[in-house]
Amino acid sequence: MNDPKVIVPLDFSEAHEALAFASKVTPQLCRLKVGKELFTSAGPQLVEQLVSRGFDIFLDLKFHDIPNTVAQAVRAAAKLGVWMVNVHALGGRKMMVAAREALEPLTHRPLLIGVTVLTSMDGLDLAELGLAEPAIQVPLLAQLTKEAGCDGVVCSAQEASILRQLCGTDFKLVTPGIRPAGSEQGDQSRIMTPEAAVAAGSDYLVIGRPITRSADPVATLHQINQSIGYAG
Ligand SMILES: O=C(O)c1cc(=O)[nH]c(=O)n1[C@@H]1O[C@H](COP(=O)(O)O)[C@@H](O)[C@H]1O
Repeated sequence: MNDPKVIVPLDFSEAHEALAFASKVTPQLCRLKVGKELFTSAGPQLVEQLVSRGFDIFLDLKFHDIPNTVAQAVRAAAKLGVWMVNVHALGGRKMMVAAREALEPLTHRPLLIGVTVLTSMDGLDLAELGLAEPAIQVPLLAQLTKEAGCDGVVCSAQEASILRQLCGTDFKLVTPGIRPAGSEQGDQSRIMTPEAAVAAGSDYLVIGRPITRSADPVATLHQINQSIGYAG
């Protein structure tokens, strides 16, 4: 079955760069993510174009606002035909419930995912905000996300095994901060290799710069797929 685990973020500033990348890969090889940079510059039209090429699109706009605003935003995202959409779990239970309820009546319902703690953050960053260390804060937010009826969370792969135990097998674990051995860490804090992330229970691996900035992105994607036992 074609069920790629790798989600490649199209972290480009221009639509033509995103479309050029999409032309080199297939929906069997990877899923694609449109985030804040590309969406702000290229807009919903580009998302629809990528959907029409058959890709599963993760619209990563990390909505975080009052319940009514977020509910309307996720509904607008669903109309674009995306496969996955996310909100910040720190928006709270009422916000996440409103988002879930807004999607419920739709025939095409994207997966609704709560971002727990950004993978760029460590315990010190969280302490400055008055929050607990990742090992405590992430499970707390994951549990809240599950209680609100969302489909899963964004977390780091370092928390995947505990969340798998806590939230069950159907709860989707989407893990950025993936770094194949030897690749640059960049601004990520809580990192793991693709193989270790899958072993820890990640459902989807968001892997950006190690692929998009490699000399041969498609070859790198193939290597990563192979390393996690996915033939594509
Ligand atoms: O929601 C996300 O996708 C996300 C959440 C998070 O906690 N950390 C995180 O890095 N991301 C996204 O995942 C991607 C990671 O990219 P690389 O660091 O280049 O692999 C970026 O597009 C981030 O916006």
